Amino acid sequence: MTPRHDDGGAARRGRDRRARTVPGPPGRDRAAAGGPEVAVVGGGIAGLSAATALAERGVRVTLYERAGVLGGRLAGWPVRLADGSAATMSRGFHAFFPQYYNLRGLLRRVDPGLGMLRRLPDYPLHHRSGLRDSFARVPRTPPWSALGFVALSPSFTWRDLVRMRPGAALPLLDVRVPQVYQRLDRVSAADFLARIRFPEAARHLAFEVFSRSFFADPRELSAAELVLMFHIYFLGSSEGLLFDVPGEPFPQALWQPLGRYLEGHGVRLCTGTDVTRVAPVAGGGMRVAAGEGADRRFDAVVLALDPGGLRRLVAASPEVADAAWRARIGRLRTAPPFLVSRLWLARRVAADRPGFLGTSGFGSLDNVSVLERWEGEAARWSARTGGSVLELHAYAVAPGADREREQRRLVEQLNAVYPETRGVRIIDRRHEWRADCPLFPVGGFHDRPTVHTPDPRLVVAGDTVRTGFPVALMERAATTGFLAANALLARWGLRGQTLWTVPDRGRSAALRWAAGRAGR
Ligand SMILES: Cc1cc2nc3c(=O)[nH]c(=O)nc-3n(C[C@H](O)[C@H](O)[C@H](O)COP(=O)(O)OP(=O)(O)OC[C@H]3O[C@@H](n4cnc5c(N)ncnc54)[C@H](O)[C@@H]3O)c2cc1C
Repeated sequence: MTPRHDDGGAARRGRDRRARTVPGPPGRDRAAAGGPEVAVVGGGIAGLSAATALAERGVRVTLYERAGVLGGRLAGWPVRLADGSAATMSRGFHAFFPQYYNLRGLLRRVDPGLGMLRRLPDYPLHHRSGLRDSFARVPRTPPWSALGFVALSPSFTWRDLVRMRPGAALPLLDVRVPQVYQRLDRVSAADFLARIRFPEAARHLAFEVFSRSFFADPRELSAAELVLMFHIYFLGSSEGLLFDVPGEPFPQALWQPLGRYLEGHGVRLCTGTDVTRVAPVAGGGMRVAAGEGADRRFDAVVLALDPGGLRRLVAASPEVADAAWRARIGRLRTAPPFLVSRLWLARRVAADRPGFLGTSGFGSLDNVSVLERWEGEAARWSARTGGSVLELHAYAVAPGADREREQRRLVEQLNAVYPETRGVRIIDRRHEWRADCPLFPVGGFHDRPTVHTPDPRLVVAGDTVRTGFPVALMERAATTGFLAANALLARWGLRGQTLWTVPDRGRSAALRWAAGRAGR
């Protein structure tokens, strides 16, 4: 593929006029031939973002990915179903929010109009008690989003709003990074919601939309992360809560085109290659041991790994950075295992079932996707066979749980949510168990790595990494990937990537003032 023009990220990314732009470091457009050489370790969103920003400036990049394909937690791989059909398995459903400005900037490299994404018309949340919330009609701009939500929600009413403790709740209205961590990192998400008298019936909303997507028990999760989520998705941004999903499986929609784009920029993509050790070289640069090959020397290294991968590689690299930094990495935690089950059913679910449903109160089941509503491959299978492709997610499963039993239980919970699935023949089923998401425990903020390390040749990216930007999850991975590239580009006098974020403070001056007083 021919390399496309890069605007450096300056073009407006969304509808929010208060979204903030952060210019990248100034410098030359391109490195001279034979310029710096960088190893990017990890081929998820963070590694791909770093490799993109570096390669576009003429830096010579080798990207190492342990798995056979790119994408990290959004990787996909081909499978042959019991009925002989070819399909793509992955860990499936991911919400691509409109406020993921930097992730969308990455994807625009290969799809300027983002035609690969499609907006889901709603995102209902269904509680076993019968309560059902929807976001389709909630206005997008704060404070109307919050007020509109209260006006429409059966689980969060005006009376609940009045009962909340305004003093304790005010931090929600003026979220800044890193101040939010100073205020709330030592409180659990569950305690914070209790403290502000967040209505009991609406807890599932907060947990399903925000806290559970961190794969953590709310009693263990830092309240700062929960409050940051409220800000990013709801109270601090006017992009709204509705989100997009890719119209085809991840490899076809995202990673194969991006892989070709990177190769067009001279990036060496080494998939199926585990990096086993990284070490500084006395005369300058870093040595990387990867796969079976001999060690290679690079000018710098980007570690763009999941938390377990980062912990293992740093433990096997006793000379990198300094002892205090390595000890902090050693303390990083991984969230409990989660289960993604994909079922190919012989009969379709009811026509009014949404593409994505958040569930609560049914047990371990967190959400159900009906893939043929939004993914082309599943839609073609459904049209051909008359069946449905469903995906079930269960986050934060107890580490010692009996896996066969959990898989069975998940299907039973589906039967309770969508009774028409009872007794329907399952043509094929695939279960993915993983534990590679970061856990943000109460009080853990200071142990998290930043993009910079004590050694300027070594930078870190990924959704574990802390930054001064109000970003989370996939957007944190993309943003830290670009920031890691910017840190290296700045050293070499090369122009960096301009970044965008949702506003980095509360939107209303009066509420900011009140929040400031309450926080004293
Ligand atoms: C089921 C599920 C649902 C999710 N839903 C959402 C959602 O709706 N919205 C959202 O924003 N986020 C969601 N997330 C989170 C999102 O997937 C992550 O935030 C994001 O993918 C992290 O990207 P990353 O590049 O930081 O890490 P990863 O994608 O984990 O990439 C790290 C890579 O490093 C590789 N690696 C590790 N060790 C080595 C080594 N020694 N050598 C070479 N390579 C190595 C790994 O194989 C991996 O590919 C979800 C996650 C899961 C699992």
